Amino acid sequence: MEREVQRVRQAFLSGRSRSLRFRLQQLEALRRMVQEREKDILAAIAADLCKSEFNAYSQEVITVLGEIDFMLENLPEWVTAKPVKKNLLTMLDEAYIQPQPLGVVLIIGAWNYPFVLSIQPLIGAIAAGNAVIIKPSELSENTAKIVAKLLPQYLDQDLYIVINGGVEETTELLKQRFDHVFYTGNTAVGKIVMEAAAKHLTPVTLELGGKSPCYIDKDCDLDIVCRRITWGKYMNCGQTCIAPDYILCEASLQSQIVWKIKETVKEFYGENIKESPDYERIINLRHFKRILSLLEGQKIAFGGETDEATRYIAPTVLTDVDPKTKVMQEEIFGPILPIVPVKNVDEAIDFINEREKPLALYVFSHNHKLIKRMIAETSSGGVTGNDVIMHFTLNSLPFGGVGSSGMGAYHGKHSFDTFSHQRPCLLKSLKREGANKLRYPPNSQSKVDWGKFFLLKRFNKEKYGLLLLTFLGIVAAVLVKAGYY
Ligand SMILES: NC(=O)c1ccc[n+]([C@@H]2O[C@H](COP(=O)([O-])OP(=O)(O)OC[C@H]3O[C@@H](n4cnc5c(N)ncnc54)[C@H](O)[C@@H]3O)[C@@H](O)[C@H]2O)c1
Ligand SMILES: CCCCCCC=O
Repeated sequence: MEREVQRVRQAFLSGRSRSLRFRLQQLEALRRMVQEREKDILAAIAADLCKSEFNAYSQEVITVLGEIDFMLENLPEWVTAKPVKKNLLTMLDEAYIQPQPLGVVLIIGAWNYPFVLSIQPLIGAIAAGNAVIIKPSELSENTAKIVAKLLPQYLDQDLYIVINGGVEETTELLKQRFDHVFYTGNTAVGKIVMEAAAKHLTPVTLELGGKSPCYIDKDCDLDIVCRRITWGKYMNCGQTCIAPDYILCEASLQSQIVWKIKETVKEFYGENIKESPDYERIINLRHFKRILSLLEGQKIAFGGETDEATRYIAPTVLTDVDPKTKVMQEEIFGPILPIVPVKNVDEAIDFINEREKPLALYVFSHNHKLIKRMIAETSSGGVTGNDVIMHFTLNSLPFGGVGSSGMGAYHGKHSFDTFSHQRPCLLKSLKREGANKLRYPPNSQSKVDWGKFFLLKRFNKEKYGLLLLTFLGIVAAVLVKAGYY
């Protein structure tokens, strides 16, 4: 492992990942890989999650292609140094921010969207000029294998490598020194990753999970609300980090919501859900059993059918759920939707604030003020009002968690920033030493006063009076002439 990381570091130190031309070439090669090997990629995702090609394409491949296009279009502008404002002391100098690569980045992917969750961060890391080691999730082993097979056929083989393996290999990998670790997965492992990174003072981005609430106000169109929730909840069989985890609403709405979600499930997946190409399966037996255990003692309003042999769990809704029960204590990450009745929006806000900060928050209402209030009085990684999931798809929005749902963010320019160091640069001349004398010892009250003037734009009127005003006038005239104002 150590040798592998060393090899990647040597490649980074060669400097070839840094030029804009090289980054664009690699991103174009990655796009070619996705386009030319689309069938292999879709087949691998299908084998891991029992997902149709249409679903795999629209949930994973489109996002990757969109992200690459966005980078190719904007990278030339992002990599250029950005001049910054100057003060009186530096007005004749050059001051700018130069984004630079961090070095060797470790990306640890998760299994639930196994392609996009490894490749989208890779795109950001390449765009920012880094070398990358990807560790895909071992639970989605087909996608892990295809990524390891295809990447070296299209990308620089020393700068971007894939290491496959489970906990043992990841643990070994995490002992190495990286310049950034980007982890997607559960919160418990997030702590392990952060602890390992801390030993080298390596910064981390943690894309974690949590219980994302969904508040439904009584002032809304329940047909539309339930269709949108059904789509976001049962997509990928509930195994989506930002799936609505549970519903909060007034008790009187419960039966209508149940009925409308039931009807929508029929509309989406047909009478025989097991036969629907659009309905996925649970990733493995451990997760299947974990999800089943969440049903114990619950009132199942509809759904609840399971088949262990195929790891099938039907779209399920639970009503009158007691917040103290197990289903409300952990992230569900499966097709079970509890409804927890609350008296009103105040109680919903308290309910959310009494718990860990979620990755996403959803609120449905015709009342725009109520939506804004929810946003103002709660905290979550991201929010979509009157819909679910969709904030993930807009790459001008940073995607990430807060508190126990994660730290840092990515997508689009936010990925570029995550994998870059914003290096502040101030270039002075070796001339004009006169002005510098002000900061050299021995110090004095008059030097402090000049310091105040230059840096705080404050001056002692009584003491310097006319002299200072005259000087200010001259400085202002020079600045205007030099085009600074
Ligand atoms: N915020 C996001 O973008 C996002 C996306 C997907 C999933 N998630 C969250 O991830 C969770 C589901 O994923 P998961 O954790 O089951 O995925 P997982 O089991 O695939 O684990 C994620 C990664 O962690 C590694 N790993 C597991 N145990 C480890 C250990 N002990 N030490 C070091 N590395 C270890 C795995 O090899 C894998 O690469 C959910 O909580 C979900 O909400 C978040
Ligand atoms: C539409 C794709 C959603 C991907 C969400 C990633 C987290 O699980």
